[in-house]
Amino acid sequence: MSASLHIFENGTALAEGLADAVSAKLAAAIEARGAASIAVSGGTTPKAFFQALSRREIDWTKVTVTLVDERFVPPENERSNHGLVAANLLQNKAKAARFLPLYNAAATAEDAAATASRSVAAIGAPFDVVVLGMGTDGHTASFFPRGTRLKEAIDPATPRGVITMDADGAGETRLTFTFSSLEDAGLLVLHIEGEGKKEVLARAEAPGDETEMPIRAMLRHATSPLQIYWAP
Ligand SMILES: O=C1O[C@H](COP(=O)(O)O)[C@@H](O)[C@H](O)[C@H]1O
Repeated sequence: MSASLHIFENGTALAEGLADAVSAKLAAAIEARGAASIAVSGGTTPKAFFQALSRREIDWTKVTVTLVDERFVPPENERSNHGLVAANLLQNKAKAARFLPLYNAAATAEDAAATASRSVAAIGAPFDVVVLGMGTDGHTASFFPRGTRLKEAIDPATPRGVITMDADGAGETRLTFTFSSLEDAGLLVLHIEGEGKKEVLARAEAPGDETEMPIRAMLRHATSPLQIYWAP
């Protein structure tokens, strides 16, 4: 599928512009179906966007928020994506949204992924909005180069759901939605900032193996057009 590039002057304009696009899509879904869903990423990039989105005037009581991926750590852990979303997105107007975590205190990450797959199935598919990030190693979601279950995660034939992933550079064991869960979102966004990430994207757009830069799976095989939001 095709990709479109949306360029903003700076990080603040990027956060506000993306919040406008995302809130408009959520409002349209609420208008059409009485409900809306969004899966967001963690990391350092989305904080300002989360804060901007949290102030948008939509009927948040009808919105379900979940995560594209998560570390197998409780929300109190400083590296938890749940913790990041709770502190920055589930605030202000968006406090009224329903949040479905991927982490749960199961004995193993595999058990946690199975429980998360069951709970998020209630959201329905496809997601109205998915906001992906990208690491400087070309990972997106928790599709890490040399990840233990990378081939399964990015295979379009792997069913929707949450699986585990371990990889050098990932830190903790990860819980991640599979490619098939994310690629057909009503609004599919890649949110990146800085010249370094632009260079990584340019490398990913060149020929090469998807397992070396897993963002290539989204660039090449997503059925929804990928909307790339970027600022220097
Ligand atoms: O590990 C992760 O990193 C990516 C990108 O993070 P950033 O700090 O470079 O913005 C993120 O998309 C993913 O959700 C997260 O788990």
